[in-house]
Amino acid sequence: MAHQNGAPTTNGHTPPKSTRPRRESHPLAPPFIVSAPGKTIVYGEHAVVHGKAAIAAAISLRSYLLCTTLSKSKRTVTLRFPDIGLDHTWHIDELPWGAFQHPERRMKYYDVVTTLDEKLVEAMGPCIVSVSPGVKAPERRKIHQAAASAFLYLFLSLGSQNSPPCVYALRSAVPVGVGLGSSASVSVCISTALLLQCRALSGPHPDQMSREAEEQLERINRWAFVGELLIHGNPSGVDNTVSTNGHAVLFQRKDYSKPPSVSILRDFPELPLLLIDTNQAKSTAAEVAKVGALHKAHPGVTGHIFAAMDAITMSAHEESESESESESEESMIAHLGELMTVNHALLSSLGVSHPRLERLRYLVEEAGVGWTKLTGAGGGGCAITLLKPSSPSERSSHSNGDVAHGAGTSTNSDALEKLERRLEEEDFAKYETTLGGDGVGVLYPAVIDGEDIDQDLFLAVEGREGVEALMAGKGKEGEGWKYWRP
Ligand SMILES: Nc1ncnc2c1ncn2[C@@H]1O[C@H](COP(=O)(O)OP(=O)(O)OP(=O)(O)O)[C@@H](O)[C@H]1O
Ligand SMILES: C[C@@](O)(CCO)CC(=O)[O-]
Repeated sequence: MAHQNGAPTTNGHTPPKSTRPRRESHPLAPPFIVSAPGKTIVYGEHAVVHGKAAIAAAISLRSYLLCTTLSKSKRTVTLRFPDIGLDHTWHIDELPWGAFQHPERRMKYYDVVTTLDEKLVEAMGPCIVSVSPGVKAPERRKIHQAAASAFLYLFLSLGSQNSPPCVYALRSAVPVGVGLGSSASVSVCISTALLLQCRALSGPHPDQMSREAEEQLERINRWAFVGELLIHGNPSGVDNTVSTNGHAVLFQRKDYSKPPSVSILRDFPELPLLLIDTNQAKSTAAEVAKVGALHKAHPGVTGHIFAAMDAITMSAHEESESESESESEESMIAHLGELMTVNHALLSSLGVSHPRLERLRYLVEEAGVGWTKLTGAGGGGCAITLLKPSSPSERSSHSNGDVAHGAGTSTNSDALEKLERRLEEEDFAKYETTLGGDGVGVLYPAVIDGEDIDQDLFLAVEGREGVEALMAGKGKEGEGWKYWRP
């Protein structure tokens, strides 16, 4: 990898002592791809914004960012984000470098940035207002501008006027804005790509020391949080943390000026989950703001609700870590399921449920197949259903009946099939995914099964399934992809 042996350096700053001296980069780096997973919050959304603990797990649906460096003479940087219909080019020399490079504001790649500099946001305003002038619908414009802002703030913070002209093309298998962390996976991809391009990361390579791999992930995660600040307004950081690290995480940020406390849960049980989309659009920023306003108006009441959610997360954590021989998998799942039911009720009391989510809960309840809660910001979006293990007799009569992934028990498959038909009739969508897995990954150069993945090929494949199929390749699954694995 071209950057791998080079030293991190950016913005003309002297790197800290621990970094190595800079070497000349390859004149025209080959195209490369960065990918990062979406997530599901299993317990504790919203409470986590207010300093309580949450558990989130990566899902197998991922975003992919193809970076194609252009020759120096081009002087442009382009975003091609077809999932949201965004295609925009800025001229590098017309970007507000003066503001971002001002000695009082200039950021270094190793800085811990926990808030946005309003002056810098203002300085890039004209470059954002000019994005998608033809798009009239304000909601669509917001989506475009959020993604463009996240990119541009990081590009201007980490790069310089000498940054390589480049086309950044993004395709994602994570549905946009349904609570599955699409913004976090995009922010992690952008952060990683820009840090790689300014040579502020080492690796990933298979024999990398654990501590060093951890440091790279930490750096990526910090800048991904900045991207989330631009998209969300007031993120806790749990989404970008699980997208960066993969697996599952127990996350808590008590003090926003300090790094959060994060435990990576590598052995989090592979729960048999259904992931259902209400097909009801929502905005994370709006739902978070709504809970914030309720908390301001009734701090005593909401404080107790957040504390109860914290207790739920910690009880689930203890249960999932328990090594008790006497406890069966059935009773562990029942314990975790009951906690989901209570967690949902508390979220509903904060005003972030939606009639479609309640309808879904009713249908699952009626089918008697499991426990359901909203996941992510709520107000629509997705819910997770933890499936009840079937009785031993049901299991033997439906030995091939597993619908969900993970633990080896299967729910009554007739009831499940009936439920799935009903959900389809009522316009709910189901996503096939598994929990856990790797965090951010890099394919450098962008070659799969001996074939160069150029922009035309990358942008031409159809839909989320097409992207996943292209990225997995035909050969050994995931061949060529490298991950930081502490
Ligand atoms: N495939 C994509 N291409 C470009 N931008 C995207 C893509 N997916 C998400 N985004 C950006 O992220 C925003 C969606 O973020 P939002 O937080 O509302 O939803 P989410 O991350 O899916 O849900 P949650 O935060 O509840 O998990 C979009 O408005 C867009 O700016
Ligand atoms: C609603 C929320 O808790 C989760 C969104 O996925 C917001 C956040 O933690 O940033």
